[in-house]
This record gives sequence, structure tokens and C-alpha cells, in this order.
Amino acid sequence: MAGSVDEQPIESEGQGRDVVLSARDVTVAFGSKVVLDNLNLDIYRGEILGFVGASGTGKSVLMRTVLRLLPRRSGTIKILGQDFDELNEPQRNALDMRLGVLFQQGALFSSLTVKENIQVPMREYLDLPRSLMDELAHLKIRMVGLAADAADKYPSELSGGMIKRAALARALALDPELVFLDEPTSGLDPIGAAEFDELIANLRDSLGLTVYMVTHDLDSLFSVCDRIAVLGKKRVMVEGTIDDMLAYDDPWVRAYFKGKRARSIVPQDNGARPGNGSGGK
Ligand SMILES: Nc1ncnc2c1ncn2[C@@H]1O[C@H](COP(=O)(O)OP(=O)(O)OP(=O)(O)O)[C@@H](O)[C@H]1O
Repeated sequence: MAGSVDEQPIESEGQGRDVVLSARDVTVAFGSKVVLDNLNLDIYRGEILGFVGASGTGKSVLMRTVLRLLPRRSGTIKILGQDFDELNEPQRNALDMRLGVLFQQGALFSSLTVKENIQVPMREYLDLPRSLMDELAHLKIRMVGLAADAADKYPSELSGGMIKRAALARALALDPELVFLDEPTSGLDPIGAAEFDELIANLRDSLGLTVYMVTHDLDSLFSVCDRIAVLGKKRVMVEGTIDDMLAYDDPWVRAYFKGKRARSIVPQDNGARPGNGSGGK
């Protein structure tokens, strides 16, 4: 069911479903410039949520605010039922360990090999013997579909697709429950992007992940996202399935989901269409 924040409270949609991230009345501003104004958003366990919006609307700002990389002016954010503001340092660390993040462009450390990059969160949060960390890193490398010899390569020796996979392996280093992906398919060719989408869907199914994916990629939205949230007018303007997006009356949403590019991907008749995502809820 589509939800317009102005028309109905998001809480009403969550009945019977486990909310893993809940943002309530979140306002973020830089000086006098308000970027997010009383924004509400829920993400449910096991879903892949695609987060879209015009360039500059604040998608990255919201993700960085949720991850505590930016301060908010007001509002509450609960992750896995906990509010970071109410936790002490060890509790914050414990919650951080349950989150994985893939930043735009991968953001791998260029001076470290793939294996060492994957081990960065392990070193930060865990005290494991080196042999076990090596074993775990190799497991993650296999999990994201990289060849074993990628382990000892440096980021400069990897293709764009391999960098995304290595960054995903690092995001999965601590077996997170909730994964944040910032434009994971940007810069990939269509085949590489489709393969990456498939990988994300498979990992969601096999690991039971919940995925929050900021994306501009219509293919991703259509093929792997269970729900979509659209950021506009400084808040979540509408959330729901592709069909809900097609039915929503807003110029940007219409142009995005019914525009020329969308027409080649998304059936426009709201009729029968292939499953979007594999459920997971
Ligand atoms: N640290 C900052 N200081 C001041 N303004 C900022 C800061 N970070 C972001 N902004 C502003 O907030 C707005 C939202 O930026 P943001 O990067 O979140 O957009 P976006 O929706 O992710 O865009 P894109 O799709 O192009 O990546 C922009 O106007 C940007 O200039």
C-alpha cells in the first residue's frame, strides 16, 4: 500500500511487521538551509527498500544522519529497536556491529589489499586471531562472488564491479542485519549492475538481510526492491511498490516512473508483471 506522509501516518503500515529502522520527525539543516523537514520512514525486516529522489534532495544526507555522520536538528531514529542517543559507548559499538555500509564508489582504503580492507571492521570491533580473520575474509570474498586471488589485490588492480563487490564484502564483514548501500550500481555497465542486483537479492535471501539502498537505477528498483520510498519536498513523499509509484500523482514521481527511460523497463498498465524482489517478508 502506498503511503503519503501527509495523508496518513507511516505507523499504520507497520502492523505485524518488524520495523528495523524507524525515523520520526527527522529534521536536518545546514545553517538556515533545511534539507529534511520532519521526515518519517520505516524499513521492515527482510526487505530491500529502494530510496530515490531527485539529485540534491537529501538522500545521502539522510543516510549519513542515520549513520550518525551528520547531526540532526530534531526527531528520533531507532535502529533495530534502539535509539543511539540513549546508548552508552559499548552499547553503541554493539549496535554499530549489526550495521553494514557500502558507500558510493566503494570507499576502499587504497593502501590495503581486499582482504585487509575486509578485515578493517574486524580489527576495529573484534579481537580475533589472524588466522581466523583470514578465514573470515576469504569467506566474505567467496560470498560476494569474487575469485580467491582477489584477496591480495589492491583496489587499483580491480575493475569497477570488483570494487563494488569488495566493498560489499567489507560491509558484510561483521555479519550485519541491516545494510546501507549508497548507489551500489552506479558506474557499472548494465550487465554488471544486473549481476550486482542479483547478488544483493541472493544475499538478502540467504543471510536474511534488510537492505536500505539509495539508487537512481530504475532496473534495480524494478528487479530487486520490495518497496520504494521517494524523497521530495524535504520528506518521504510516497512509499510503496512500483505499482504504487505508477499510481502516484506528483510531477517528479510521474516523470521518473513513467518517463521515457522508465517505459522501457516498467510496464505502465499496472497489470501483471514479473515479481519485484523475492518477497522476503
Ligand atoms: N555538509 C554539508 N553542508 C552543507 N550542505 C550540505 C552538506 N551536505 C549536503 N548538503 C546539501 O544538502 C542537499 C542534499 O544533498 P545530498 O547529497 O543528500 O543529495 P542527494 O539526494 O544524495 O543527491 P544525489 O542524488 O545527487 O547524490 C544539497 O543541497 C547539498 O548541497
